[in-house]
Amino acid sequence: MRAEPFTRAKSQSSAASWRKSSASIVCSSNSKGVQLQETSVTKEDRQRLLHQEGCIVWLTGLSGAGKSTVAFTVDQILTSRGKLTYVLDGDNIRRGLCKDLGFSAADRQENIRRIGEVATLFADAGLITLVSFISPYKRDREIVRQMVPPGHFIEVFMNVPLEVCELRDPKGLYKLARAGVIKGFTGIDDPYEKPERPEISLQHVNEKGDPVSPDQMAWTVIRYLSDKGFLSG
Ligand SMILES: Nc1ncnc2c1ncn2[C@@H]1O[C@H](COP(=O)(O)OS(=O)(=O)O)[C@@H](OP(=O)(O)O)[C@H]1O
Ligand SMILES: Nc1ncnc2c1ncn2[C@@H]1O[C@H](COP(=O)(O)OP(=O)(O)O)[C@@H](O)[C@H]1O
Repeated sequence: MRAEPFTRAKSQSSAASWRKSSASIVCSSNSKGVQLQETSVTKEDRQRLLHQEGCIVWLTGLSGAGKSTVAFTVDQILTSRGKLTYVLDGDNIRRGLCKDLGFSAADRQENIRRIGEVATLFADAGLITLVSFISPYKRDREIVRQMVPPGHFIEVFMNVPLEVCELRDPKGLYKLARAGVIKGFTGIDDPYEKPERPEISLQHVNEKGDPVSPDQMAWTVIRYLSDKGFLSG
Protein backbone atom coordinates (compact mmCIF):
# COMPACT_ATOMS: atom_id res chain seq x y z
CA MET A 1 0.00 0.00 0.00
CA ARG A 2 1.25 3.48 -0.92
CA ALA A 3 0.67 6.53 1.24
CA GLU A 4 -0.97 9.53 -0.45
CA PRO A 5 1.66 12.23 -1.15
CA PHE A 6 -0.27 14.63 1.07
CA THR A 7 -0.22 12.23 4.02
CA ARG A 8 3.43 11.47 3.52
CA ALA A 9 4.47 15.14 3.50
CA LYS A 10 2.27 16.04 6.43
CA SER A 11 3.59 13.23 8.56
CA GLN A 12 7.28 13.40 7.84
CA SER A 13 8.41 14.64 11.22
CA SER A 14 6.53 12.01 13.17
CA ALA A 15 7.62 9.21 10.81
CA ALA A 16 11.21 10.39 11.08
CA SER A 17 10.86 10.33 14.81
CA TRP A 18 9.66 6.69 14.75
CA ARG A 19 12.57 5.76 12.47
CA LYS A 20 14.94 7.43 14.89
CA SER A 21 13.46 5.34 17.66
CA SER A 22 13.81 2.13 15.64
CA ALA A 23 17.42 3.06 15.01
CA SER A 24 18.15 2.81 18.70
CA ILE A 25 17.29 -0.87 18.51
CA VAL A 26 20.10 -1.69 16.08
CA CYS A 27 22.76 0.87 16.94
CA SER A 28 24.23 -0.47 20.15
CA SER A 29 27.99 -0.46 20.58
CA ASN A 30 28.06 -4.04 19.25
CA SER A 31 26.26 -3.19 16.03
CA LYS A 32 28.38 -0.43 14.56
CA GLY A 33 28.07 -0.46 10.79
CA VAL A 34 24.53 -1.80 10.87
CA GLN A 35 22.51 0.57 8.74
CA LEU A 36 18.92 1.54 9.34
CA GLN A 37 16.62 0.02 6.72
CA GLU A 38 14.18 2.56 5.36
CA THR A 39 10.60 1.29 5.08
CA SER A 40 8.11 2.10 2.32
CA VAL A 41 5.02 1.23 4.37
CA THR A 42 4.50 4.10 6.77
CA LYS A 43 2.96 4.43 10.18
CA GLU A 44 0.12 6.31 8.49
CA ASP A 45 -0.53 3.36 6.14
CA ARG A 46 -0.98 1.13 9.16
CA GLN A 47 -3.08 3.74 10.91
CA ARG A 48 -5.53 3.84 8.01
CA LEU A 49 -5.59 0.05 7.84
CA LEU A 50 -6.35 -0.34 11.55
CA HIS A 51 -8.40 2.82 12.16
CA GLN A 52 -6.32 3.61 15.22
CA GLU A 53 -2.94 5.08 16.07
CA GLY A 54 -0.29 3.10 17.89
CA CYS A 55 0.88 4.34 21.27
CA ILE A 56 2.33 3.11 24.56
CA VAL A 57 0.13 3.12 27.66
CA TRP A 58 2.67 2.64 30.45
CA LEU A 59 1.21 1.55 33.78
CA THR A 60 3.60 2.01 36.69
CA GLY A 61 3.12 1.43 40.40
CA LEU A 62 3.82 -0.84 43.33
CA SER A 63 3.26 -4.57 43.29
CA GLY A 64 -0.45 -5.10 43.98
CA ALA A 65 -1.47 -1.61 42.82
CA GLY A 66 -3.65 -3.06 40.06
CA LYS A 67 -1.45 -2.54 36.98
CA SER A 68 -2.20 -5.91 35.37
CA THR A 69 -5.89 -5.77 36.24
CA VAL A 70 -6.36 -2.37 34.60
CA ALA A 71 -4.17 -3.25 31.59
CA PHE A 72 -6.13 -6.43 30.86
CA THR A 73 -9.47 -4.68 31.45
CA VAL A 74 -8.57 -1.97 28.90
CA ASP A 75 -7.35 -4.75 26.58
CA GLN A 76 -10.64 -6.60 26.84
CA ILE A 77 -12.90 -3.57 26.40
CA LEU A 78 -10.98 -2.21 23.41
CA THR A 79 -10.72 -5.63 21.76
CA SER A 80 -14.48 -6.09 22.08
CA ARG A 81 -14.82 -2.75 20.25
CA GLY A 82 -12.63 -3.82 17.37
CA LYS A 83 -9.35 -2.21 18.42
CA LEU A 84 -5.99 -3.97 18.19
CA THR A 85 -4.26 -4.00 21.56
CA TYR A 86 -1.56 -6.01 23.32
CA VAL A 87 -0.47 -6.26 26.95
CA LEU A 88 3.19 -6.61 27.90
CA ASP A 89 2.96 -7.71 31.52
CA GLY A 90 5.81 -8.04 34.01
CA ASP A 91 5.02 -11.54 35.20
CA ASN A 92 4.68 -12.89 31.64
CA ILE A 93 7.70 -11.16 30.14
CA ARG A 94 9.90 -12.22 33.02
CA ARG A 95 9.21 -15.85 32.08
CA GLY A 96 10.62 -15.34 28.58
CA LEU A 97 12.35 -12.29 27.13
CA CYS A 98 13.63 -11.22 30.55
CA LYS A 99 13.99 -14.54 32.33
CA ASP A 100 17.71 -13.94 32.86
CA LEU A 101 17.00 -10.83 34.95
CA GLY A 102 16.49 -10.42 38.69
CA PHE A 103 15.56 -7.39 40.76
CA SER A 104 18.83 -5.50 41.27
CA ALA A 105 18.73 -1.87 40.07
CA ALA A 106 20.79 -2.83 37.00
CA ASP A 107 18.51 -5.76 36.14
CA ARG A 108 15.35 -3.67 36.57
CA GLN A 109 16.91 -1.04 34.30
CA GLU A 110 17.69 -3.65 31.64
CA ASN A 111 14.19 -5.10 32.05
CA ILE A 112 12.60 -1.74 31.30
CA ARG A 113 15.01 -1.04 28.44
CA ARG A 114 14.04 -4.28 26.70
CA ILE A 115 10.32 -3.73 27.29
CA GLY A 116 10.68 -0.17 26.04
CA GLU A 117 12.22 -1.40 22.78
CA VAL A 118 9.51 -4.03 22.30
CA ALA A 119 6.72 -1.60 23.18
CA THR A 120 8.12 0.92 20.70
CA LEU A 121 8.02 -1.67 17.92
CA PHE A 122 4.46 -2.70 18.80
CA ALA A 123 3.31 0.91 18.88
CA ASP A 124 5.07 1.55 15.57
CA ALA A 125 3.14 -1.43 14.18
CA GLY A 126 -0.05 0.41 15.15
CA LEU A 127 -1.06 -1.41 18.32
CA ILE A 128 -2.44 0.21 21.43
CA THR A 129 0.36 -1.22 23.56
CA LEU A 130 -0.35 -1.63 27.26
CA VAL A 131 2.68 -2.10 29.47
CA SER A 132 2.35 -3.14 33.12
CA PHE A 133 5.62 -3.16 35.01
CA ILE A 134 6.57 -1.73 38.39
CA SER A 135 9.23 0.28 36.51
CA PRO A 136 10.38 1.97 39.72
CA TYR A 137 12.93 4.39 38.28
CA LYS A 138 11.87 7.73 36.77
CA ARG A 139 14.89 7.85 34.49
CA ASP A 140 14.16 4.47 32.91
CA ARG A 141 10.56 5.48 32.19
CA GLU A 142 11.70 8.80 30.73
CA ILE A 143 14.10 7.03 28.38
CA VAL A 144 11.18 5.09 26.92
CA ARG A 145 9.09 8.28 26.67
CA GLN A 146 11.83 9.81 24.50
CA MET A 147 11.76 6.82 22.13
CA VAL A 148 8.35 7.63 20.67
CA PRO A 149 6.88 10.83 19.19
CA PRO A 150 5.61 13.41 21.69
CA GLY A 151 2.27 12.43 23.20
CA HIS A 152 2.58 8.75 22.27
CA PHE A 153 3.90 7.64 25.67
CA ILE A 154 1.03 7.78 28.14
CA GLU A 155 2.20 7.30 31.67
CA VAL A 156 -0.48 5.89 33.96
CA PHE A 157 0.43 6.09 37.63
CA MET A 158 -1.36 3.50 39.75
CA ASN A 159 -1.49 5.86 42.70
CA VAL A 160 -2.31 3.26 45.35
CA PRO A 161 -0.61 3.58 48.75
CA LEU A 162 1.75 0.91 50.01
CA GLU A 163 -0.61 0.07 52.93
CA VAL A 164 -3.39 -0.82 50.48
CA CYS A 165 -1.09 -2.90 48.25
CA GLU A 166 0.26 -4.67 51.29
CA LEU A 167 -3.22 -5.47 52.55
CA ARG A 168 -4.14 -6.92 49.15
CA ASP A 169 -0.90 -8.92 48.92
CA PRO A 170 -2.39 -11.35 46.37
CA LYS A 171 0.83 -13.32 45.96
CA GLY A 172 1.93 -13.20 49.60
CA LEU A 173 5.14 -11.40 48.56
CA TYR A 174 4.82 -8.46 50.97
CA LYS A 175 4.57 -10.91 53.86
CA LEU A 176 7.76 -12.62 52.68
CA ALA A 177 9.47 -9.24 52.21
CA ARG A 178 8.50 -8.10 55.73
CA ALA A 179 9.81 -11.39 57.08
CA GLY A 180 13.12 -10.76 55.27
CA VAL A 181 12.73 -13.83 53.08
CA ILE A 182 12.61 -11.65 49.93
CA LYS A 183 15.24 -8.93 49.92
CA GLY A 184 15.04 -5.74 47.85
CA PHE A 185 11.27 -5.71 47.50
CA THR A 186 9.86 -2.52 45.94
CA GLY A 187 8.29 -0.25 48.55
CA ILE A 188 9.73 -2.22 51.48
CA ASP A 189 13.50 -2.13 51.11
CA ASP A 190 13.83 -1.02 47.50
CA PRO A 191 12.85 2.35 46.01
CA TYR A 192 9.81 3.37 44.01
CA GLU A 193 10.06 6.78 42.34
CA LYS A 194 6.61 8.24 41.72
CA PRO A 195 5.94 9.94 38.38
CA GLU A 196 5.92 13.73 38.72
CA ARG A 197 3.58 14.55 35.84
CA PRO A 198 1.87 11.37 34.68
CA GLU A 199 -0.69 11.76 31.92
CA ILE A 200 -3.14 9.81 34.10
CA SER A 201 -3.14 9.16 37.84
CA LEU A 202 -5.51 6.48 39.12
CA GLN A 203 -6.47 6.27 42.78
CA HIS A 204 -8.24 3.35 44.43
CA VAL A 205 -10.82 5.68 46.02
CA ASN A 206 -12.59 8.76 44.64
CA GLU A 207 -12.96 12.23 46.29
CA LYS A 208 -15.84 10.88 48.41
CA GLY A 209 -13.75 7.96 49.60
CA ASP A 210 -15.73 5.40 47.60
CA PRO A 211 -13.77 2.56 46.00
CA VAL A 212 -12.93 2.89 42.31
CA SER A 213 -13.36 -0.35 40.38
CA PRO A 214 -10.93 -1.65 37.73
CA ASP A 215 -13.65 -1.00 35.14
CA GLN A 216 -13.91 2.65 36.12
CA MET A 217 -10.12 2.97 35.97
CA ALA A 218 -10.03 1.31 32.57
CA TRP A 219 -12.63 3.73 31.22
CA THR A 220 -10.56 6.69 32.43
CA VAL A 221 -7.71 5.37 30.29
CA ILE A 222 -9.99 4.67 27.31
CA ARG A 223 -11.54 8.15 27.45
CA TYR A 224 -8.05 9.66 27.41
CA LEU A 225 -7.07 7.57 24.36
CA SER A 226 -10.28 8.52 22.60
CA ASP A 227 -9.93 12.24 23.40
CA LYS A 228 -6.38 12.21 22.02
CA GLY A 229 -7.51 10.53 18.80
CA PHE A 230 -5.67 7.23 19.22
CA LEU A 231 -8.85 5.19 18.68
CA SER A 232 -9.70 6.63 15.28
CA GLY A 233 -7.75 6.95 12.09
N1 LIG B 1 12.14 -7.87 44.81
C1 LIG B 1 11.00 -7.68 44.12
N2 LIG B 1 10.50 -6.42 43.98
C2 LIG B 1 9.38 -6.24 43.28
N3 LIG B 1 8.64 -7.23 42.69
C3 LIG B 1 9.11 -8.50 42.80
C4 LIG B 1 10.30 -8.77 43.53
N4 LIG B 1 10.53 -10.11 43.48
C5 LIG B 1 9.53 -10.65 42.76
N5 LIG B 1 8.67 -9.67 42.36
C6 LIG B 1 7.52 -9.95 41.47
O1 LIG B 1 7.90 -9.43 40.19
C7 LIG B 1 6.93 -8.54 39.67
C8 LIG B 1 7.57 -7.22 39.23
O2 LIG B 1 8.28 -7.39 38.05
P1 LIG B 1 8.57 -6.15 37.14
O3 LIG B 1 9.25 -6.70 35.93
O4 LIG B 1 7.32 -5.38 36.93
O5 LIG B 1 9.57 -5.29 38.03
S1 LIG B 1 10.51 -4.09 37.57
O6 LIG B 1 9.71 -3.21 36.70
O7 LIG B 1 11.66 -4.63 36.85
O8 LIG B 1 10.92 -3.41 38.81
C9 LIG B 1 5.96 -8.24 40.78
O9 LIG B 1 4.70 -8.43 40.17
P2 LIG B 1 3.51 -7.39 40.31
O10 LIG B 1 2.93 -7.71 41.64
O11 LIG B 1 2.60 -7.79 39.19
O12 LIG B 1 3.98 -5.98 40.18
C10 LIG B 1 6.23 -9.28 41.87
O13 LIG B 1 5.26 -10.28 41.79
N1 LIG C 1 -9.51 -1.06 41.46
C1 LIG C 1 -9.32 -2.11 42.26
N2 LIG C 1 -10.00 -2.18 43.42
C2 LIG C 1 -9.82 -3.23 44.25
N3 LIG C 1 -8.98 -4.26 44.03
C3 LIG C 1 -8.25 -4.22 42.90
C4 LIG C 1 -8.37 -3.15 41.96
N4 LIG C 1 -7.52 -3.40 40.95
C5 LIG C 1 -6.90 -4.55 41.23
N5 LIG C 1 -7.34 -5.06 42.40
C6 LIG C 1 -6.88 -6.29 43.05
O1 LIG C 1 -5.59 -6.01 43.56
C7 LIG C 1 -4.76 -7.16 43.43
C8 LIG C 1 -3.50 -6.78 42.67
O2 LIG C 1 -3.83 -6.47 41.33
P1 LIG C 1 -2.80 -6.67 40.16
O3 LIG C 1 -3.48 -6.20 38.92
O4 LIG C 1 -2.26 -8.06 40.16
O5 LIG C 1 -1.67 -5.66 40.59
P2 LIG C 1 -0.21 -5.44 40.01
O6 LIG C 1 -0.20 -5.91 38.59
O7 LIG C 1 0.02 -3.97 40.11
O8 LIG C 1 0.70 -6.22 40.90
C9 LIG C 1 -5.60 -8.23 42.74
O9 LIG C 1 -6.10 -9.10 43.74
C10 LIG C 1 -6.71 -7.45 42.09
O10 LIG C 1 -7.90 -8.21 41.99
